[in-house]
Amino acid sequence: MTLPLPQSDPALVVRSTRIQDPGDLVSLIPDDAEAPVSWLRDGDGFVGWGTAAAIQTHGTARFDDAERWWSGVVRDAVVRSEVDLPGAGLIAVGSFAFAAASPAGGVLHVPETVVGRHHDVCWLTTVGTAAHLPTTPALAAGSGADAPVIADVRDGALSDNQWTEAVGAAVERIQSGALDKVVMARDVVVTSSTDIDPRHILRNLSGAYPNTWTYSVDGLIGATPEMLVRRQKGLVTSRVLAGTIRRTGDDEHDLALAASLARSSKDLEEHEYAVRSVADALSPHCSSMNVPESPFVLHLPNVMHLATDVAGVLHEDVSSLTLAASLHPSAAVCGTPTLAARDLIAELEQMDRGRYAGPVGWLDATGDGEWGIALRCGALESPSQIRLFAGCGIVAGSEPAAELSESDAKLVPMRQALGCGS
Ligand SMILES: C=C(O[C@H]1C=CC=C(C(=O)O)[C@@H]1O)C(=O)O
Repeated sequence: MTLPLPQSDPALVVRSTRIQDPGDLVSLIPDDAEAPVSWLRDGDGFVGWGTAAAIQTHGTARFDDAERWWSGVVRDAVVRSEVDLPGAGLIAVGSFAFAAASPAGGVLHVPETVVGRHHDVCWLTTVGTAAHLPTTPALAAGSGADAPVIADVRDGALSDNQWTEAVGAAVERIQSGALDKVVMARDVVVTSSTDIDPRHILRNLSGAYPNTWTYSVDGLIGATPEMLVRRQKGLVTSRVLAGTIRRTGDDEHDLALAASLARSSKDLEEHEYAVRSVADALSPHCSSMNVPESPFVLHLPNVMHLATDVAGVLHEDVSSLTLAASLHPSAAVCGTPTLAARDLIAELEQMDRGRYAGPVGWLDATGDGEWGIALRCGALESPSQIRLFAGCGIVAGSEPAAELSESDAKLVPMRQALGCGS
């Protein structure tokens, strides 16, 4: 049975206008901004704040319910946009829990104000209702966000030793033939004696990791190098990552490491499962696809990854959010086979991943949008406490101690952004 679309009462009135380049976007988020959001890469993207409309969803229906709500919002909205660029006009920003059972569920959020940039074109979007027409805010660089004063950094669900043992148990399970790959994650809790200002983290992440997507949605803040799915005018692309090596800071040595990563059978195996899971999930929606035969090495300041850019031509009108839902969870964050890996994660990790490793991103009124995988991130649990997450793909040849060190390397962006070590 198809239920009628929910009323998006009252209908939204949306206006996007071209503006002069306002400079650094993160600085524009006001000091007292309610619900700040961001999606930035190499200076492009957008920031936003205020809530024009929002929905919280739960359980296995978390994607479908959000999609249905969004269809209603789009159907009723009155949109006037002088800018036809990704992120302009009516958009919703969202993030979704890794596991259906997580209380974190999903959220889609339409900011009241969005300031965006695409190459050299900048715009301002304001969203209101017929009763409260959008007003044009004065855009000004704020007073700047203070760094948190870190008081404590402690293990989350498992200590380093316990997590290493859990990885060992996962390797045994894989060697017994129960599954091929599982991604094991851990958490670290950082407490500050002052409030943690998301703008401080965003500024540090976007400055230090320009070729990642720096995001902030509903208290989930991070910089992901992995694009689960981008849909733009009938084309879909996905950047699949799996297989990692820590950088040393010595360029010559790092180049040698990159070459060894590209030849490592353990990492290539880990990568192949992830590419296959994405290609298999995308192919029913595409009339043609390009899946490169071998990965390239993506260089980030902290680590290098095996990476494959998958592309396809859509043959049906499915939104970027529906595509993200059908790709989730890819073997870059879950494993192969998916169900066996998901059960092993629930058994061994002993934590709720929340929205870590779930889709995070945005979509517009046409369904185009970008959904990354929420990696290299933290979830604000209170104004002064944030839980960081990192995980590693485990295959038969994985060594638990090396995986612990790899997970430490993946925590570096957030730890450095918070000012609590490397
Ligand atoms: C699960 C994470 O990374 C994934 C993405 C890239 C490389 C990965 C790896 O080599 O294990 C992971 O699959 C994480 O950063 O928490």
